[in-house]
Amino acid sequence: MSTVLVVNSGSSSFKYQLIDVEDRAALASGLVERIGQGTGRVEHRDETRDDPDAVWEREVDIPDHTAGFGEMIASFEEHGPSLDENRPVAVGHRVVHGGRRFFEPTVITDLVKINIEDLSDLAPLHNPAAVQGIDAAQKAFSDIPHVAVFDTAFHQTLPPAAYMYAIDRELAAKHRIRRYGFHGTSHKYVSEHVAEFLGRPLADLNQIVLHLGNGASVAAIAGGRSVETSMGMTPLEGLVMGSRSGDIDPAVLLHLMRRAGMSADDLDDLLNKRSGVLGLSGVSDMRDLGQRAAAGDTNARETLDVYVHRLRHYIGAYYAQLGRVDAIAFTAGIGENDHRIRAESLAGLERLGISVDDERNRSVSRGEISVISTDDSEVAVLVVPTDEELEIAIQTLSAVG
Ligand SMILES: Nc1ncnc2c1ncn2[C@@H]1O[C@H](COP(=O)(O)OP(=O)(O)O)[C@@H](O)[C@H]1O
Ligand SMILES: CC(=O)OP(=O)(O)O
Ligand SMILES: [Mg+2]
Repeated sequence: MSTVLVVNSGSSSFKYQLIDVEDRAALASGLVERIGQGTGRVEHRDETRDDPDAVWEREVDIPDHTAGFGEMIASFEEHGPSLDENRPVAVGHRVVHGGRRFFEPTVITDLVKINIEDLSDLAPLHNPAAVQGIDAAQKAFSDIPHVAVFDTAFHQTLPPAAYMYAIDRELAAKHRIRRYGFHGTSHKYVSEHVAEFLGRPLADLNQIVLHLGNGASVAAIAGGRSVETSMGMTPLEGLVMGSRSGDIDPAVLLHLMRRAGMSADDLDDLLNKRSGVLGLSGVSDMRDLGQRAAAGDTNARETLDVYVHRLRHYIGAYYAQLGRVDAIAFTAGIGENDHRIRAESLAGLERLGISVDDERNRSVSRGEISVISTDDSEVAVLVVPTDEELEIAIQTLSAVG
């Protein structure tokens, strides 16, 4: 059996899945959160039992990531499945920023770790956490290889016209300023599944993939290669997100520095943590936003309008960049579950060959690929559940041979 443990680390939490890659099945999944923040919380699920109640939660002090891995292993021992019987052959780590150095899943050596750490100023929210997670996981699983799978890797194919910012060339080169793009693992997984589902060669398809989760990004994918994407040097650019602003006139930052006395750290906090849906409406979760809008809250309705407006802006732009679009795919928490956002973002685009079937759009089944376009829509519109963890597990195995 080829079992891989997949770890997605955040600064105060990590998610994990134990995956049987041959069977494409998760054996266990869980979450360790509020690390180093007083009382921590562990949630562990035995996916081998066909029982939605086979989930255990407990609160316990978790001072650091190493302690978190101890809690994870204790959960496996207490609740199963057995890590002895399902020994992982490797640990796969999601690493958000691979810069220009990492284009492939990479076995983690001390040098690789130093390089990931060195990219922290390009992904301050994500890369330091990944290094903490790798350190702790290497202590807990010292006898198997650890592999980094990068969010940026899939976007290595962006052409210069798409990745260059129009600023001073030398300054940009010196400070590694360019578009890198993120959520690549998801964009790759979803675009490949679209081709498989439609029974058409990936090489023949032009696609727009909309990854709409807490973080959100769009990618234009031609023949399986990413040619344009909405996140930039960092995961802040592009769409309106749960708490991130996405696109904004850069002069707004200068204005706030000069007029509101805000520092770089203040602006970082504002744009990453207090903007987007949260900044406009007071809530960051799309379910809460939808409920408020339905109850007549005008700020909530306006927030939805801004969200959809930005999405349509990118769909139109990427349509023009691709010239011809064969498929549009919605994925991640909002893309997979929110039929109103899907309907509003593609409404009135029949002249572009895009026509969504209202009934199909409303009756998408959870966890399955569905076509939501009408039979005569030239562009196939699909909802595709993403599985970044499975994709990371597959790539991890490929790196360890
Ligand atoms: N049934 C639903 N309807 C609308 N939005 C949903 C639904 N379920 C989840 N979401 C939204 O999905 C988002 C989280 O997506 P997810 O892909 O899990 O994000 P992340 O992986 O970045 O944490 C949240 O905004 C949440 O409100
Ligand atoms: C890169 C990124 O934004 O990731 P997430 O959506 O998990 O925050
Ligand atoms: Mg996600």
